[in-house]
Amino acid sequence: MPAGPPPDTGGDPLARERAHLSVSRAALRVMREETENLDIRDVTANWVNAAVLQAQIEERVKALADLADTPLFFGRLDFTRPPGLKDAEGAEGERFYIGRRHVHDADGDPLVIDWRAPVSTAYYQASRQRPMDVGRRRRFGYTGGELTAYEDEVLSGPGSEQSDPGTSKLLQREIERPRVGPMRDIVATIQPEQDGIVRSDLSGTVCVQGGPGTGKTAVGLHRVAYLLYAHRDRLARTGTLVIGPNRSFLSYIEQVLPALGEMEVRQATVADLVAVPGVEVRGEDDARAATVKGDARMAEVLRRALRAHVSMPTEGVVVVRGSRRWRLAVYEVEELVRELLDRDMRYGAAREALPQRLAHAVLVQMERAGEAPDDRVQATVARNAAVKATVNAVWPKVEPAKLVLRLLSDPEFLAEHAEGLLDAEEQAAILWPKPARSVKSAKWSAADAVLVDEARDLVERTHSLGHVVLDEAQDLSPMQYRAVGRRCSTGSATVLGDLAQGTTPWATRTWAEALRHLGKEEAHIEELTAGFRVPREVIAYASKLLPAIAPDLAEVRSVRESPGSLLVRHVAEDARDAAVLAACREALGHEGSIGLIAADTRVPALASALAEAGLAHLEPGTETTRESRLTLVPASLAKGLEYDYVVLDEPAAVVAGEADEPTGLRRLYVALTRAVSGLTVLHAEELPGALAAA
Ligand SMILES: Nc1ncnc2c1ncn2[C@@H]1O[C@H](COP(=O)(O)OP(=O)(O)OP(=O)(O)O)[C@@H](O)[C@H]1O
Repeated sequence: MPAGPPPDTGGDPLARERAHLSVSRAALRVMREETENLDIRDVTANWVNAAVLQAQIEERVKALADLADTPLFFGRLDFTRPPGLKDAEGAEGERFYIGRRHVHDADGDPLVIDWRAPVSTAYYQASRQRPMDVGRRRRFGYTGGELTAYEDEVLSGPGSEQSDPGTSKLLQREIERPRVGPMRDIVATIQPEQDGIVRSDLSGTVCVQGGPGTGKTAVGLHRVAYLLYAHRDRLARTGTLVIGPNRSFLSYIEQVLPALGEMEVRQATVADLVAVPGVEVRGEDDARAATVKGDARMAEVLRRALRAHVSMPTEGVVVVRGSRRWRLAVYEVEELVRELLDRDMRYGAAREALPQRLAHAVLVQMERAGEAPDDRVQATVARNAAVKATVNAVWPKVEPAKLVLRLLSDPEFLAEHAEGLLDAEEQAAILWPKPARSVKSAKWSAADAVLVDEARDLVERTHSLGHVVLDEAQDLSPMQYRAVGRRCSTGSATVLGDLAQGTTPWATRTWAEALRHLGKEEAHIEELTAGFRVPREVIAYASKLLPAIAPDLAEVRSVRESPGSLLVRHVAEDARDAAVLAACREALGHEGSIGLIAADTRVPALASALAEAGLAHLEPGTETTRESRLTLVPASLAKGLEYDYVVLDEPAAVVAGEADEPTGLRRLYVALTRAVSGLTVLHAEELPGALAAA
């Protein structure tokens, strides 16, 4: 059975597409009802299985919901010949509707194909140069859940020469659709260069360099959804994780995966990952201390400090059993300790192995003496008090947080283990001004918590997940990359970032170096060059900063012309706040979200000014609604976010808010690239860097 309606031989194509939509919706309803009515008593009498099954069924019922405002399908492929059966999800037809999920009719024939199915690849990848057996590609446009438009591209056969793809109007409309609420998915319009990354294989790590608004975040999230589809069982076992820079960003992206039917993906910041009870982050480092603490050399300092706890025995072991005494000489114990030290084992695992090794050596003596001890005897000897005492003396238990506490509190201990790694100035920079008395009372900083995580991993191997997506990666320190890397040591990663947007003193300089710290040197690096968010005029303005902040990077190629989208105005200092309010009011005259971005230090004053003017505002991380559309964004939290209209307050203050000028200019570059439809820059001071040149 062909999957869709008969070929277009006349009549109103839109009406026929709508008919297919109704049929598909009805079929989805039936699928849902069938799932709801599944009587699991027929399947299992075991209550544990029943509970698990019931939960799975409920998940499936949820997944089969027909959401009124999410189109069931968004595209159609007409193949010139049936694609290989293997790829066709069992369909023999030549026409496929592509949507968010698979829908089939009563006979099991597909009405809508999941966007992640192999046959859907052509929807995203086929071009006139490489038609992939596609004659026509149709994209659908919806207005409020109604199918209202379509756009055709003839990729092969008659008419293909005249068909000029250009920038799809539907794509343009989709990008410019006013933003309310959290980030939305892009399944309907994933572009070929993005799709290549989304569908790349689970086994390899991909690193994506892309300028502002090139879709890195979107691509990372769609890749997770794709991998979960293609490797569902494996990833259900091993787990997936999305890492973002802060809570506001995570709340902004949190709806994308559930909207794609994926409810089980954990989202966290690096700070969340390394958090442990008892090590409460209450302190802050200055830039110098944080930089040294984040340096990869710290891993070696920790390793040395930990191994220094192992000492060679000064006496042998005497095990008394009944009337007999068994002795291990000092040199025998030493040999066993050295053997464990030479092996690539975690400290804790080696500590657990040592009593067994000692017991085994005792057993060998027993056998030599004609006894026939079994495994139980070995276990008993391993628990013997003398053996335990030896283990505690030569391989003592180490608490990771205490180890770090000592390094940061005790100059001599630090000097001993940092020798040849950190110079005196670096050591002085990381020592706490006031030594801490206990783990509980110490004022741990974010960088300290990462050190504790490293120490923990040296003691006990960190659990690795199947796949990790790391967004805004350019801001991570080498030690943070290591923390992320051990969480995917046996899995793979998608690393997303933009070297021009690095705003930490330790920001990544090259991806090769970052990947080395992550432990994924073999990763391939991809580049996204087309910009979807920022209109051409605005990106050209922001890109004036590139020679100063990232000379090797090219300007993003915006897919959208939007004349009049940029307004830069000089105002007198005493008129600045009033001008900001006026710009916000004007922006509120448009549909969609508005971000007022300002230096962190300017935020309190602007918050009061907004309140006095009766303009309600939100904080980043709070969802915009049709009623509440204005967010006051401290520049330090703007990364990764976007608004239909942005008002940028005093660029010079944004730059001055950072430790040095290059970092300040990068922060400004981030702030300048958040707008989808319009950017208004208001300044009383001189514009920073290359923006000053007219
Ligand atoms: N193929 C696409 N179709 C429609 N919209 C897209 C597409 N790719 C990206 N976008 C939209 O462009 C905007 C920017 O995407 P995204 O936030 O993923 O970019 P980014 O590269 O992570 O940006 P930044 O570097 O600023 O964090 C989002 O609104 C996203 O939905």
